Amino acid sequence: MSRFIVRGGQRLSGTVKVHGAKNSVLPIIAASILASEGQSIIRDVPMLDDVVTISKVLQSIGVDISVQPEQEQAIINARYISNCEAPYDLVRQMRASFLVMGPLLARCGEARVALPGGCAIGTRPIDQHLKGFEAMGADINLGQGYIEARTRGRLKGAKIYLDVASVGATENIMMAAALAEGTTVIENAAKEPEIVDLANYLNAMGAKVRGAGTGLIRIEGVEKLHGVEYAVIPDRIEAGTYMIAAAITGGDVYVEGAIVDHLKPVISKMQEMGVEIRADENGVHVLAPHKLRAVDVKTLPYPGFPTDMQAPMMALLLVSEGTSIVTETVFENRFMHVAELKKMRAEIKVEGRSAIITGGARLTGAKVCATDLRAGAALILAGLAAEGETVISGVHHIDRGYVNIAEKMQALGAEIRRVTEEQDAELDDEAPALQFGIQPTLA
Ligand SMILES: CC(=O)N[C@H]1[C@@H](OP(=O)(O)OP(=O)(O)OC[C@H]2O[C@@H](n3ccc(=O)[nH]c3=O)[C@H](O)[C@@H]2O)O[C@H](CO)[C@@H](O)[C@@H]1O
Ligand SMILES: C=C(OP(=O)(O)O)C(=O)O
Repeated sequence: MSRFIVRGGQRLSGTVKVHGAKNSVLPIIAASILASEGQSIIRDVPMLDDVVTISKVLQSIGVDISVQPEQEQAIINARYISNCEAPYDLVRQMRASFLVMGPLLARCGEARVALPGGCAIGTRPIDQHLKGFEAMGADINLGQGYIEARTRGRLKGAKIYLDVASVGATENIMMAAALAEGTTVIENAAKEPEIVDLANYLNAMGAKVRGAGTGLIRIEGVEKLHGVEYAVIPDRIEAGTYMIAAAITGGDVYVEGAIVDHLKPVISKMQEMGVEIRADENGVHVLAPHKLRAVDVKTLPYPGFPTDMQAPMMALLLVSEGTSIVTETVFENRFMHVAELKKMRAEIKVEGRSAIITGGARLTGAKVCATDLRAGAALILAGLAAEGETVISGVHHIDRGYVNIAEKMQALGAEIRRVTEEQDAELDDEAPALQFGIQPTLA
């Protein structure tokens, strides 16, 4: 297994370009299953491990998909589907694989998808997805760890009120409803930018989706959808992570491609902390102040502060002046990074769903483990501000959501290296300063 080694203390400066959004490209690739005619060309595809996983899911059902890393695109032809099962081995690697359920059910009248199960950040049930499919006339069964759904004829449009404004349930139902008979109305729908991106893609394929981005989405089912060419939106969480990297190192960084509208809650909190943020039509310029002020943060569904930015934000609050309270309301167990940050001398106390952070920490490097994707990002960020060397394991989590994070940070002046297990063993015997003489290796 690879590790990241970060040597803190460098001020980041320069320009970093944001890749396409992971949370858009995954449902968009799943939605391409709905096209019984033509091929889809998806552009600005981030070359992430999750993209490889969803591609394997599509291949396993007989869809012709070719991912082209150089062109950052995926070409998908879903005219023929050979089976309707998404196997456990793939679904367990990535919960978003469950997003093929809606498209498969709508396209084939049946689907068998492994139950995704819980993960480090929470139990993450799928009851709202299933409630939607049932309301549209599907029979649902759980057998041998698989959800089996079947419908006689086409799915039927229905009125569905979501108990929680779930991103995944909104997407899955929206995709199923696109080919249903009649109109589906989703109430208390999630409003995230990635929902709007998926709706735009579906509409370009010939669907009739209205109201995406509001709490009420209306989908008039159509008989057929076709492939199209489509570019996914930039990743607002990746953008936010680089904005924090600039702020935590006292830096001066232009984050190219960041969409200000998608980042309002993050920008607003960073401004409250004293960070100067200048936006233009191509991105945001982040200028760190001499001192950062503590602020309280509460995660909420969009347009509230994103849960995916909670751990990175916590890293920034560690170096601010004063006490901050971070409250996580979206996932019930998303403080796994706290124990790891404490190894770096962070002062954090967790009380229920809140973490109380004593700012002004003099962070020191340590051996830490990324327990999930954004926990990993937070450890890299803390490592950039820490004295000495931080060695981060559990890198596969980080690779799920960040393209070339070490290389992108290096280009801004950070001292960060990815090393393989073998290199790591050799390096144990060497002086730490020598470690940054090694060429970066992508394991
Ligand atoms: C691939 C992707 O897009 N992932 C994002 C998506 O995850 P995901 O779509 O899984 O997140 P949801 O919006 O569904 O989950 C939000 C909350 O609703 C609960 N819930 C969800 C579904 C359900 O049927 N029943 C239920 O109770 C979850 O346990 C969680 O507490 O949105 C999350 C919330 O913004 C982000 O953190 C993830 O990065
Ligand atoms: C929780 C996340 O993703 P996923 O839903 O794919 O686990 C995330 O992107 O932070």
